[in-house]
Amino acid sequence: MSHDLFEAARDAMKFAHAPYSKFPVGAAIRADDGKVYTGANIENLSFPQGWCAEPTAIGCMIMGGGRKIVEMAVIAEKLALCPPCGGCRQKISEFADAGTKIYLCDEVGVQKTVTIAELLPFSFKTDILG
Ligand SMILES: O=c1ccn([C@H]2C[C@H](O)[C@@H](CO)O2)c(=O)[nH]1
Ligand SMILES: [Zn+2]
Repeated sequence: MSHDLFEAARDAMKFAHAPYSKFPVGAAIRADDGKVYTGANIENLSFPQGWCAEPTAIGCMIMGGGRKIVEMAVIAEKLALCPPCGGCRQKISEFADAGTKIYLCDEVGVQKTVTIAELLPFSFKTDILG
């Protein structure tokens, strides 16, 4: 992965609205149109109504004209890595191929690389509907 995706995720994290968890997260997608789309988590006082950084980035990608995730970086401000949660894995899967790489980052850089198939094996895919 080129450094720019890590930096884009780290920059996006600054836009997080996470006053409740105090766990800012940033995500960056390189899409099939060659552009980089970013997102941060956006929480809400009505706790279930907030959402993760990954769907913010996916929404930006779709509205910007991208259709497929080529690669993706995710970073959390705290020291721990932030593997996408279950719901995010399903959302990413909709726009990814099995081998699409997800880079789990910390403040220093990429610490672990996984594919979406590793994160979400035996998944419910769009082609199931025929
Ligand atoms: O994959 C994940 C998991 C969690 N969060 C956010 C949701 C919430 O705002 C905060 C703490 O769970 O982290 C993400 O953005 N992405
Ligand atoms: Zn999530």
